[in-house]
Formats: sequence, C-alpha cells, structure tokens
Amino acid sequence: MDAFNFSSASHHDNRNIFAAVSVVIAIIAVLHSWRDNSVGYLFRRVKQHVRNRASAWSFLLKGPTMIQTAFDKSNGQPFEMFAPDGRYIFVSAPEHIKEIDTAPDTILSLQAASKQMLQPVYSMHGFNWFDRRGTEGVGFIRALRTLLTHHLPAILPDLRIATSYRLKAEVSKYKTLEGTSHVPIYPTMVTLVVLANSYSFFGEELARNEPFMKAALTYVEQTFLIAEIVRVIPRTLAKFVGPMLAKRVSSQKIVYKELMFIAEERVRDRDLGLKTKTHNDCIQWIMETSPKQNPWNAQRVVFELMAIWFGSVHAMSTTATFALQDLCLHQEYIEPLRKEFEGPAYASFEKAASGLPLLDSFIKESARLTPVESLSTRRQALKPFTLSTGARLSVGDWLCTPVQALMQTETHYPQALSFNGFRFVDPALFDKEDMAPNEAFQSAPSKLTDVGHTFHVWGTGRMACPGRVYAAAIMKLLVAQVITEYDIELVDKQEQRWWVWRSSMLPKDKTIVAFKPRATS
Ligand code: HEM
Repeated sequence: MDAFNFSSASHHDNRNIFAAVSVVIAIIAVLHSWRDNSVGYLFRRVKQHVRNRASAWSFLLKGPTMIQTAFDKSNGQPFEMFAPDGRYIFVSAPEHIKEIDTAPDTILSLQAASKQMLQPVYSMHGFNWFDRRGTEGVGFIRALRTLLTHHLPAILPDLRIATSYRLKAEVSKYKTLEGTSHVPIYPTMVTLVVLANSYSFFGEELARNEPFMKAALTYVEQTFLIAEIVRVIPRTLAKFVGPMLAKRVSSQKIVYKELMFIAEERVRDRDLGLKTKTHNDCIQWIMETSPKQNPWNAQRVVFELMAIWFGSVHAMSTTATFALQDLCLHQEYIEPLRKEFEGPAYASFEKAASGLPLLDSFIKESARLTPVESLSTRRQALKPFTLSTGARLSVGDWLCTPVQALMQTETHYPQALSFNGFRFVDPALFDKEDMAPNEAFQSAPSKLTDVGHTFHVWGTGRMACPGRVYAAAIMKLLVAQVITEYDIELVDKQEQRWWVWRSSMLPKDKTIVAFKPRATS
C-alpha cells in the first residue's frame, strides 16, 4: 500500500511536474508566438501606419518628386502612394492603363475623384453631383467637344481683338520709367483666360460685366482654397468648417447669381417652346444637350458651368504661363514662332481653329516638362477593384497614372529632360535654317491635342478632356499675341517659378516677366 501509496504519490508528483512543465512550455510558446506574431505583427502594423501617414503628409509638399521616385523603382508595375485623404494606386503600363478605361463607371469613377478634389458642396454653391457618371446624362461632353469646338472659328477673330486690348491694358499697369513693364505673368494670364472663356462660354454681354468678371476670377482661387482646407481636416470637422467657409466667400454666390439670371430666362423660353433669339454659347448648348426625357433645370445647367469653369481656367492659365516662361528661357524659338504666325499660317489657324504646328509643338514640349499635374486619369473606386496584377483598391482609393514621370522617361522621349521646343513637329515641315536648336525628334510627329499612352496631359481613353481643342486654340492665341506685341524676358531666371501642392505644380504669382513693346508693333 505504502509502496502503492508511495508509487501513487510519486505518480501524482510526476503528473504535477508534467503539468507544470507543460504549462511553462505552453506559456513560453504563447509568449514566443505572441512576440513573433501578434506583438511583432502589431508593431509592424503600427510602424507601417506611422510611415504611411508621414509619407501622406509629405505628399502635400513633395508629391511630384515622390511619384517620380516611386515610378523609377516600380519597373512598370503598379505602385502605391498615400495622401492625407486617400490612397492612390498608380499604373503606367499600357495594358494597365487600358484597365482603367474599360472598368465600368459604376466601379471606377472620374466624377467621384473630381468631387473629392473640388469639394463642390462647399466650393460651388452646394453642387452635389452624382458619383456615377451619366446618372443625369453626359450631354455636356458633346456641348464642349463638338459644339464649342465647331464654334471656335466664329469667335477667334473677336477673341483676338478683345484679348489683345486687355493684354495691353494689363501690361500698361506695370510700366517702369524705361518703358518696359514688369508683369506678374501668372495673374495676367489668368485674367486673359478668364476673359477668353467668359466670351466663349457665356457671350459678350457677360464678358463685359465687371462684377461678374471679378468674381469669376477669384472663384477659381477660392474654390481651390476651400477644397484644400476641407480635404486636410478630419471629415467630422469638415461638415462644420465647409459651410462656414462657403458662407464667407462671395465669388461663388455672384457667379451663381449672374449665371442663374440668364439660365432661368433661357430655360423658361425652352419650356414654353419659344425661340426668341439664337444663342451660341455654352449656357445654351449645355441646356440643349441635357437628356430629352428629363431636361436640366436652370440650377443644374449653372452648376455644370461652374464646375467646367474651374477646371478650364485653372489648367489653361497654368499651361499658358509655363509656355511663356519657357519662351523667356529659350529665346531662340521666338523668331521662328513669330515667322509662323505672322505668315499665312495664322489666317488658316483662325479659320480652322487648329494648325500653327511650331507653336503647337512648343506648348506641348512645355506641358511635357512642366505639366500642371503629375497625376492623371484619376478614378475613384466606388466598389472594390482588383487589377490584373493583383493590386487591390478598396472603396475610396484612386487609380491613376503618373503623367509627369511617363512624359519624362527616355523610353518614350529621347533626351527626355532637355527642352526641345520642336520635338513634335513633322520633320517634313522643318526649315533647318530657322530651327537650328533641334536635334532630338520623336519617332513620329504628333499634336498638342493628341491623346495616347505616353501623353496623359488630357487624361486617357473615352474620358479624355472634351475641351482640349478649345484649350489648345486659346492658349496658342494668347501666347502668339504676347510675342507678336512684346519682347519678353524673365526678370530673375534663377528664381524658382512654381510651388508644389499635392501632385500639382502651380506657377508663383510673383514671377515677373519684363514686357518690352516690339519695335515693329
Ligand atoms: C490646358 C487645359 C486643360 C487640361 C490640361 C485639361 C485636362 C483634363 C484632364 C486630365 C481631364 C480628365 C480626363 C481623364 O481623367 O481621362 C479632363 C476632363 C475634362 N475637361 Fe479638361 N483640361 C483642360 C481644359 C479644359 C477646358 C478648356 C474645358 C472646357 C471647355 C475642359 C473640360 C473638361 C471636362 C468637362 C472634363 C470631364 C470629362 C468627362 O467627365 O468625361 N477642360 N481635362
């Protein structure tokens, strides 16, 4: 019994020892796995999160450089980038870019991305457009791509006179004692683009309305500012701050009120079947191209115009400013360009609203090296989306292209980082005597308005910018006018000419160009 007892006690002790050892081993195993997995995992996640947030905030000030660095490392594969208010997946291979274009509008949306960018509820008088493209029709595309483009030859001669007059008035504001004017080039280009666009979109009457013109000018700046403030603050706070900001700025109210005044009258006439006067402007075209079964009311027409107004003025004035600055930096192009539009080519440009191949190429080269945007073809995921590579987008993420990096790679552009103003010109047109500065050409000539896998300034595929023919024509008109009437020079060639915000490069207001009236003009 003792033995048994002993044995029993010893067995019991052994069991206890086994149990204790098992518990210790289990604890060690749990701790070990916890350290290696859970804690380590948690630690890695926190570290990654902190790194992503730091990178997201740096993106605000260094977006183009960060995109370029990631593109250089990507080897043509999709790569990820963060901003404080979102996650972007960039694609650069043609087959991946095609996946953006072929994805249904219910999954990848340009409208939703634009809405996040512009915050129209606060910046555009409460315009809350649908995320899904086409919910209320896409007639405005035809209004711009077809009707506005076809209307260009009819308005270009008048626009030439109106903008030339305004250019002289603006330049004379900054006259120095020596007769040269020190002109802040970006604000001046914005003023000229605002005038040209008011004239083309709304007609002469509104273009002469000073309070409207002033508001239309500040509206662009204020839209940008409101949208950016709302985007960087937490969403819960934005709901309060957004309306407060909207109340404080007057430009969107004035633009809305003036446009509503005209649109309401036109819509009334349309609904009554009255054709009192033929109107040839964007207000009319947007109204007439709205869905037949559910025609847009005056407010919907005005909202659309306000959205188009921001995009068009901002991108055109920025692109034209950089082109003029590039002319200051590459003076050897000025004579051949003057020769082009002081010859018969200008008359055919006004007739067809296209042409001037040398100037076309020069502006394209400038836009290639200093594009307004480093991120293009933006689409926001309305539903989860997976690329063929396996890269995944959650709802709210953006899919986009690294436009600047793509335009500055040797693969697509020989001598990619050197400025060659006539690189896109057809060599058949090339008069070697006049155009000595050029050596590197693309394998095929192309136009500023062309859209393709290597030039995404206008976006890509079926949603490429419908206003691009108009934009190219107006930018040519303005650049041509400046160098026809003045010799121009950057006052400080070394000074940084732009500042960066997110993925945009924006010309500095204080960059000064000296305008000296030409001896011949
Ligand atoms: C230099 C000037 C301009 C640039 C660089 C530019 C660029 C762009 C880009 C990148 C897109 C997005 C396309 C995509 O994601 O695939 C776009 C769309 C658009 N642009 Fe422009 N644009 C310019 C001027 C204009 C002008 C003058 C107008 C109006 C007359 C205009 C009207 C539009 C509209 C309505 C859309 C949206 C198209 C849609 O929803 O399908 N743009 N533009």
